[in-house]
Amino acid sequence: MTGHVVLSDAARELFGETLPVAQRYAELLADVGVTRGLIGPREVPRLWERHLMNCAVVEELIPQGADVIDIGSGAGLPGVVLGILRPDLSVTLLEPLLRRTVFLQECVDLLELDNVTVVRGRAEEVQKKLKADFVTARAVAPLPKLIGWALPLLRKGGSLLALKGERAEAELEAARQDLSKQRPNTADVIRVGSGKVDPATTVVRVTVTTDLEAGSKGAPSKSQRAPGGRKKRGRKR
Ligand SMILES: C[S@@+](CC[C@H](N)C(=O)[O-])C[C@H]1O[C@@H](n2cnc3c(N)ncnc32)[C@H](O)[C@@H]1O
Repeated sequence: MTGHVVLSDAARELFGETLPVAQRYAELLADVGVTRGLIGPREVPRLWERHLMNCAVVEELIPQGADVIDIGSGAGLPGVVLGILRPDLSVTLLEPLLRRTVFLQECVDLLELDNVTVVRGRAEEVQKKLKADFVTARAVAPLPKLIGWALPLLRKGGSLLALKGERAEAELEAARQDLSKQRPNTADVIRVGSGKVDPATTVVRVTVTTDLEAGSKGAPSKSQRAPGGRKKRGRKR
């Protein structure tokens, strides 16, 4: 459990009134998240700094009311954190592995995240069914592969936000050729959360500048939701 963790002022400030929900999520990660092998036991002491806060600061790149698809959510990073912190967002957690979608759905239910939907699937297989303003991904795939998965999921003006390490600039340069074969786009590397997390979170942002193909739609259908998945409603507090 994370009961012994003394939270930093930065964590309190970052999560504000959503802190109790974030604390409950951290407890779930440290408890069943570890026993079910979704997160390593060595991550428990650094859950806040390295995982929750590192993901939370990405919210400053996402405007009010946006739809977000989190590719390869795993145990919910960054998707669950964004859903907790930003009830205005509509977040879809996209994850192929059943064991993980079961855990994600339990988190959504226990934390009462009515703005978060769990979808079991692979990014490359949902391109005709899901569309969003933002796609997030952390520790999922090398940039060229991620670009190929994410860009077809984005509406015009939407962005892939790929949380990357210190080599982000080099990764982006190496992926320029792959980017040139995709829908027209602009790409840059930005660091977010300076003064809140150390080091700041490095994000490769790729923004598409053309329209969607015809026939795509926003929200997942009922059949795409994980077992027990609920429709979006106003967030209960
Ligand atoms: C290393 S984990 C990272 C999980 C989480 N994003 C994090 O930062 O802790 C990678 C996740 O990507 C998922 N994944 C792998 N291939 C995928 C695909 N094609 N589409 C969607 N998710 C995928 C895996 O099942 C796994 O849960």
